[in-house]
Amino acid sequence: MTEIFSDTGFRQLTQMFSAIIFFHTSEYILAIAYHGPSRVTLSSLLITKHYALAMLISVLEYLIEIVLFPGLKQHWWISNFGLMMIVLGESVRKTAIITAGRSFTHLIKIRREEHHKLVTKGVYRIMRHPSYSGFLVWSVGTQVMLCNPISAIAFAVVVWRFFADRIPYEEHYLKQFFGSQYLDYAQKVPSGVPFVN
Ligand SMILES: C[S@@+](CC[C@H](N)C(=O)[O-])C[C@H]1O[C@@H](n2cnc3c(N)ncnc32)[C@H](O)[C@@H]1O
Repeated sequence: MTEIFSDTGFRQLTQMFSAIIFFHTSEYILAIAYHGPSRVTLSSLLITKHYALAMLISVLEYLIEIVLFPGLKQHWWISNFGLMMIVLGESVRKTAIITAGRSFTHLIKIRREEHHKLVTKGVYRIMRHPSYSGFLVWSVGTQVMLCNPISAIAFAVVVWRFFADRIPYEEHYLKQFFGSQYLDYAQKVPSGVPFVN
């Protein structure tokens, strides 16, 4: 049990909670900045029941493993690589939100609003779904940083599947809104999520 309160446990759990708090508060603040407080609800914190459960299970995995297999958490090059994934994923996602501005909404729009413009500049020139790609890297990074083998694989599979379903749905409406402009864009620029066209 003392391993939980060791330098390793303290550092990795502090990094985990800091990453989570920074991610969710910055999502909320940016949503308010671009859409105004009256149009933003607590759902912009992006904390769903399933997500909270997944994070809780990952912390349980960490606590069990640090007690039973403390050596597993001492692979610092893996843990530091995970920390780099967190920073990279967060940076890509927030760059996407700032680049898209008011066109970026947490809920997928099924009706076009007047201010909604197709964004193809900046990070959207490199990939069509930078915020999803960033979240995938960020979420798997949290588990790599904790040296959590089970949750790292589970997060990669579940988050990838979530975006593999969401992207065709979102693009169905983007094609309706922007027609050939979106089709041309989609032909030239990859999705940014591995194995999703
Ligand atoms: C949660 S945001 C995700 C945006 C994008 N998929 C990404 O990963 O950066 C979803 C909203 O962004 C809008 N959207 C997605 N790509 C866009 C683009 N290239 N230009 C303008 N709006 C876009 C969609 O219509 C949807 O309402």
